[in-house]
Amino acid sequence: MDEGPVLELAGVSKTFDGVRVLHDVTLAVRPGEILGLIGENGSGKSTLIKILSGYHSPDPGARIHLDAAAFIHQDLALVPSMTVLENLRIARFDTGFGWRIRWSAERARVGRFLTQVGLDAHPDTRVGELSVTEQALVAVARGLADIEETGSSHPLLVLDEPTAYLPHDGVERLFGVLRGLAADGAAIVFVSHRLDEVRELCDRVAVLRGGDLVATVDATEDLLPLMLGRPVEELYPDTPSPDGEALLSVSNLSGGSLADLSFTARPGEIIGFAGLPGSGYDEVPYLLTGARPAGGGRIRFAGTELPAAAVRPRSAIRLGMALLPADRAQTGCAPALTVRENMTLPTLPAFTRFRAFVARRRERRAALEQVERFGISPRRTETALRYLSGGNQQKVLLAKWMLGRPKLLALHEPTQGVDVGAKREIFAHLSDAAAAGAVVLLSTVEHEDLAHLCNRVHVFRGGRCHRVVERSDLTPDRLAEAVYAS
Ligand SMILES: Nc1ncnc2c1ncn2[C@@H]1O[C@H](COP(=O)(O)OP(=O)(O)OP(=O)(O)O)[C@@H](O)[C@H]1O
Repeated sequence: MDEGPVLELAGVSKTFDGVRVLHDVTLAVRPGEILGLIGENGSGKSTLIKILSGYHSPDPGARIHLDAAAFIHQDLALVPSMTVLENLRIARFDTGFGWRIRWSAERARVGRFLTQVGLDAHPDTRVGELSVTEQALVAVARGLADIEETGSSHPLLVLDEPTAYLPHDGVERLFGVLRGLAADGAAIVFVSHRLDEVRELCDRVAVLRGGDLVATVDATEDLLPLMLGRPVEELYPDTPSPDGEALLSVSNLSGGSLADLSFTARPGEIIGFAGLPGSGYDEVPYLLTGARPAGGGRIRFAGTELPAAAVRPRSAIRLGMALLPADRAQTGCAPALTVRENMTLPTLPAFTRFRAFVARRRERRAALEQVERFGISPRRTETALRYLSGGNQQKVLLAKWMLGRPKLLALHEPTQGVDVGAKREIFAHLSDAAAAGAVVLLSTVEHEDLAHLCNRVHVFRGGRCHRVVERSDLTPDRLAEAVYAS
């Protein structure tokens, strides 16, 4: 058996509009190897992967040897309304005599891939009925099926932040499957901002910094300083001390998977919401700001009381509420607009003269100040948002809401896809907003972040808040225990 590298890159560079974002990357991955790919936001990880997948062409002079690869992105790109079989075999059904699809052969083939990823699901099950972990495994199975189609005996699987939406046991299950595939000879590239996971799963780690591959090291090395290229600073700010009367009172809020939630929040409080997928913890930011219709309940906010069902996104903004959704691509931003336009969208009236003309210079100055404050790269306001890396887009969206000095910030996975440096900046901004008297509501699966940032955390199960963990008891382990204990 040929044990040469499954993937070999030499001299891979990429220039966008005269700006070089990848410089002369040389890298090899052998069969059976799990390689981590890490780097700060904008360091070039996605660009490199898009070159491998053929989406971008590299600058002239690059050499790329790659047999057959499957790419599994964070959003998995599955069709939930279709069956597992259809998702795996769409457009390549085996047809027998007379172009009839040979269903039994198809089911047997799909069953083989499901077994390979340890998934005990019937090929006719709709993907939408599976858990998020099972869906991730279906995506891996589809990758294997696609590779087999090419006849390649050396599969390469590239996974780009695949664990973002997975619960803890789901991550373990996925890692078990990946280790098994590597033991059978697959090569795996694992891209993630979660360095603990990279350390746990990978053999070697390639580190990108500013488009340069600065190191390829054993996963046991100290990865963070290598990635940052500067000393590591404390990630979490001090938790602010709340003060005064309640700014927000929520009674019997329900909607989506959430039922009957009541709580109050004082100015300066950072309140966390945690739970397993479907438990309702992630409904709160959307229901409170009218992004999803509430089924019932009342909200009192900054002296205004109204039924939760009456809140609309526009009225929420007027009241001083801001929502940072997790689904940045679909709902959070306008990718074709510039950084400046995205940033000043909710506060545009503040930049208009005579209610008609936009005071461009003032608008530009405000946008540039935010670009500097949030350390957004590139430090330009006139670039279309879609050309920024994922983490930098997230910083633009937070900067946009902070421009309006909201009294309530409702956030869902605000640091998803964000590197540790940017995470630190985002946390500092949240803490500043709280110190200035805002209420910050944070729904996330990142227990470590919740434990360090919040005054208290509401833990959900089956749509209801079943426990509130107060600051004095808040540790990542206690939270995990409250979330996972049955
Ligand atoms: N199509 C494009 N046109 C212009 N610039 C681009 C384009 N795609 C990416 N860039 C720039 O290339 C650089 C690298 O971006 P890339 O998305 O590869 O970073 P990344 O390491 O994946 O970051 P993140 O962790 O935030 O996803 C960034 O400065 C980005 O703005």
